[in-house]
Amino acid sequence: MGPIKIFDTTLRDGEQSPGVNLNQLEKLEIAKQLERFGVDIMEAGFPASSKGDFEAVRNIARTIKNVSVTGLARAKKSDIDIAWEALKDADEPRLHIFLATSPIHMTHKLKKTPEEVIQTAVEMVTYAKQKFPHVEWSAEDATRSDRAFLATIVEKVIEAGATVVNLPDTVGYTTPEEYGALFRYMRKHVPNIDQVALSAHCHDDLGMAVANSLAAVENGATQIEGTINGIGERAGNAALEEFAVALNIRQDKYPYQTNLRLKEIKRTSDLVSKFSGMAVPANKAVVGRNAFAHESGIHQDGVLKNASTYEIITPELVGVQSNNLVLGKHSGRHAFKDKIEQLGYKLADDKVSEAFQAFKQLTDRKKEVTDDDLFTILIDVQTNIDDLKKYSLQAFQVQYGSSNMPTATVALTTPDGSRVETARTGQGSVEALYNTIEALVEETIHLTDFHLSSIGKGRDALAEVHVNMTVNEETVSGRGSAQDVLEAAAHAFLNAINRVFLNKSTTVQETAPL
Ligand SMILES: CC(=O)SCCNC(=O)CCNC(=O)[C@H](O)C(C)(C)COP(=O)(O)OP(=O)(O)OC[C@H]1O[C@@H](n2cnc3c(N)ncnc32)[C@H](O)[C@@H]1OP(=O)(O)O
Ligand SMILES: CC(C)C(=O)C(=O)O
Repeated sequence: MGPIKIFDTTLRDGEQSPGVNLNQLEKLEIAKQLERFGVDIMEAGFPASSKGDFEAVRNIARTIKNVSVTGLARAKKSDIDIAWEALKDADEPRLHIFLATSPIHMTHKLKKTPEEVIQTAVEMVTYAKQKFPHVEWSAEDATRSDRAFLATIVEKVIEAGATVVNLPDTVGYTTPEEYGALFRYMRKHVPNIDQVALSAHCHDDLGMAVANSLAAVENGATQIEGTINGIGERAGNAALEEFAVALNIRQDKYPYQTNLRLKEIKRTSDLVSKFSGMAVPANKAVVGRNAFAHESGIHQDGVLKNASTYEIITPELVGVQSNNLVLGKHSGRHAFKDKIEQLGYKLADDKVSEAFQAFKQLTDRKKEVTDDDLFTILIDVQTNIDDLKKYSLQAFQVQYGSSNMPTATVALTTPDGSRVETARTGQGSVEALYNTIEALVEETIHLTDFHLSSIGKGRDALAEVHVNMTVNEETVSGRGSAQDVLEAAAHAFLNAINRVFLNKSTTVQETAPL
């Protein structure tokens, strides 16, 4: 048997996490990193769901050449047609069609009889197969479906041309023992099952997504679906980094291979966390900040005597560098370029210059520039929307004292290039700043979430702010980093406002049937 195929759905199911809203440049950066990580298939979005998703899938399908790119579609001709427009330029266009098979979903959601569901599934797979060489068919809510019915519909969609069959645990309901038994059942009762790849897709509602995925491979699954950091609808999906490291560390129990490069795990996780605004909990397996930290005396004593006493995974295995101190104030352009190549980035010359400038500015203010800082600079440069910016920050000042009202003064450049300036108060410094920016822009803004974190450690660590808000009733998120917390907050707020204009300026081309 060949390696287990890894199907990443960070950009589709992962983006279904409440509050996550990735723009096209961010999606493309994540896609490039998933390619470096070595996933076999990436689900880049659901093209029929929005213009933004359509554009993102098309862009990724045209750019990513070493990973098979797919998009999701309902069992509807119009969804399939739109997906084809988005994916037709991929090297080997691949479609993912889903249709629910559980009594609950068929009765209450689809309002179809089981016979109608079989007929629709067969018709849509047949239709899709006229365009796409690879068609994955998912039996949504498979784990709450009748097994005999599931075996019948699976046999028929394979006859209709499906090349992959997925049995999702859509609501995270199943247990490892039950899920393993489902895969054994399918292998035994579907006569043509060996003609397709058999896939598992697990959700983490009961905290068993990775355990269930492992049970699936032990019982005949040849493809595993999941996301980076386990992000996704509700409690999320199986975390691919946890699945991959479990296979690696417990080869004795799971003698399966994947094409993943484990050393890329940390960077992939950092990138997804940064863009999605979903911080990785410190105690999360494999990528959490504490995953390799030893706090208690007995553990520290053991690790000093022999690391294997308390460490089953080495930080190096997943790309966590123990000493990530890098360039400083006196470093020049060559060393800088060399370092960013070591970090795996290939930037055009103008972007290298932009990143070098940002790096030099930082060295004036910060003693030690770490890999984390550089990483932040590089992805800011790669995804900056300056050319399309509607508003940009010229200057700001905030006056704060424990006994007076915080007051902010802000100067912005507006889209027509003019400079506007005003002052407002607020209950706190950030509110004063945001009230002032809001008074200067013409948009209607409602802030729904604000999250502050530090990049790296120490008093001079960079601050990073994520915001979620609605701008003119459109839901957007924004990100900003700076050494000062208020400056990072101002950048994040403006970044979110400006994304509305980015979304507007990247409309679907005439060819797209939307
Ligand atoms: C398990 C999963 O993760 S599935 C993927 C979930 N992802 C998303 O929903 C992405 C975001 N979704 C959207 O943007 C929207 O829901 C859209 C654009 C896809 C559809 O929007 P709308 O046309 O307004 O429909 P709405 O979402 O309200 O309802 C879904 C409709 O699709 C139907 N439907 C649901 N699943 C399927 C399916 N697999 N095949 C065919 N029809 C389906 C529902 O029965 C309902 O139909 P009805 O209008 O006849 O009752
Ligand atoms: C579309 C399918 C695979 C899905 O996301 C689920 O069932 O959870």
